[in-house]
Amino acid sequence: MNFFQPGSRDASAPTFNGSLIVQVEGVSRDYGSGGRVVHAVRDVSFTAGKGELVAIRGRSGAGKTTLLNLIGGLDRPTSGTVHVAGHDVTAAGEQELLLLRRGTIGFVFQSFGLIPILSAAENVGVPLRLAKVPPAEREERVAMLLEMVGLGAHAAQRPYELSGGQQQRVAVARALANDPQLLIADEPTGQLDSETGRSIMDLLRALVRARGMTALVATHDASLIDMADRVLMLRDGALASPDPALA
Ligand SMILES: Nc1ncnc2c1ncn2[C@@H]1O[C@H](COP(=O)(O)OP(=O)(O)OP(=O)(O)O)[C@@H](O)[C@H]1O
Repeated sequence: MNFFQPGSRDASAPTFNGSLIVQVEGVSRDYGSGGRVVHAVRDVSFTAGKGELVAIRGRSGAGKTTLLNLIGGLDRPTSGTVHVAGHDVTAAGEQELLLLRRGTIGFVFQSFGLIPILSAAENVGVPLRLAKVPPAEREERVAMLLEMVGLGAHAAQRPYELSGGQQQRVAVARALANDPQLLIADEPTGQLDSETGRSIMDLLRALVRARGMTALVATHDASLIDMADRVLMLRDGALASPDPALA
């Protein structure tokens, strides 16, 4: 499979309105109860199309992580609905969520989240093992994924033998292993210096373009947002201005 070629994924996979990959409708998430309720996300609605890179900005505590977790099925909203590639994430049972997180949605976190005792290649291979991809195909795809993120020569190194930027590249390769339709990245450059951070954003930008993938990237780094097709600003859990795509 050529990961730079759009259209290589399973043609039977459901799509939502053709090119609408993310649809968030009236989503709220409260934490706590009684007098100590935190309204982490308030009545957020937006859509993201196939091939779009949408940046989600906002200060610390604005609700970026909470919103991404709701879209990725890592958390459930208090109200509202989320669809990803035609799947109602908010109505999905645990088994369907597991499949969504393994196949349809890829995640990249600020902290990289690599398994320390595994090599770069083994880390990238983890989602392929879970998807029961046969060993020969797995090996081929891992090699291609590492090549794609510029780490073909570092396959055997463990995370502690790699720089922060290289570790995040491994994490990006791992997130793309099962050819997701949506990539969710929560502060992917948060632990990197500005130049390395920019190279990671460049990489995400190039992958989104080349593969027609959709990406939601939370960042409070203003210098990175010029890479986005669209910017959503969160303030105290609410969108600062309505999504023009819904107007
Ligand atoms: N599990 C939780 N229980 C209670 N409150 C929470 C929980 N998770 C988040 N919050 C609160 O929800 C609000 C939004 O937090 P969130 O982590 O989504 O913000 P953020 O924009 O991602 O911030 P940062 O940029 O610092 O990561 C904050 O007030 C936070 O304290």
